[in-house]
Amino acid sequence: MIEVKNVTKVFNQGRPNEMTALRDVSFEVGENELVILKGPSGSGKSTVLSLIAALQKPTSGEVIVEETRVSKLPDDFASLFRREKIGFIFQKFNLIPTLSVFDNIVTPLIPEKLSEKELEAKAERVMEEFSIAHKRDDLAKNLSGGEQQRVAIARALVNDPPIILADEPTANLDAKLAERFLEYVKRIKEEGKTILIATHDPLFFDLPITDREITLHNGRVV
Ligand SMILES: Nc1ncnc2c1ncn2[C@@H]1O[C@H](COP(=O)(O)OP(=O)(O)OP(=O)(O)O)[C@@H](O)[C@H]1O
Repeated sequence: MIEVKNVTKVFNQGRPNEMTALRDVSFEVGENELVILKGPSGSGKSTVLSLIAALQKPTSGEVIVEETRVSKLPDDFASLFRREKIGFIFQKFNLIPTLSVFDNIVTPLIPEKLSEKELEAKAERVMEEFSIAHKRDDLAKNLSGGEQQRVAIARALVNDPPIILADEPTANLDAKLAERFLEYVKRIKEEGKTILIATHDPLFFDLPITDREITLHNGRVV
């Protein structure tokens, strides 16, 4: 369960370039729900995701994820929380271009000090599931957009986190690959994940599998 309670986020507070990105935003995402966060560019969608992932702190208000008050977490605990609970699919994938597909995917597992065999098994599972196993030794920089996206999804899921946050996941994809991503979302939901997708891609609007759509405009829920 994700609870966003009366969250306001002000960037550069007290400076001439002060910017209120979110104003008194409240909503909930229940366990195993798929929620679509809509709104035009600049409306605050990425900021919401980063607050839920404890990558930033709200200026006021609270964010509670599975009973953890993430808006108050010290940084050390925030990275631990992310590792255990959150799979984040970044808008620009954030792969390490000079590492192979396999090495990118196992990055989140490094702190867990798993044996080589355990590492292999976990990576193999997600590489197979997202049809990228045949590229395991290719460098990320040599992959197509759709392949990079599959690696980003595999990396977000390799830890088997209960919550998936996706930021404009289809922004760089053609229509066919976007459809395929939607198939992945359906599968992940069937696996029991809680999913929040920030997007302005109409492909995600009014889907039968969606539990709720939330629209942001100028940092407010409308
Ligand atoms: N670190 C930051 N410093 C200053 N302003 C920021 C920062 N991050 C975001 N903003 C501003 O906050 C507002 C909301 O940004 P955000 O990235 O959350 O919007 P978005 O809805 O995700 O947009 P897009 O769809 O284009 O990704 C924007 O005006 C942006 O310029």
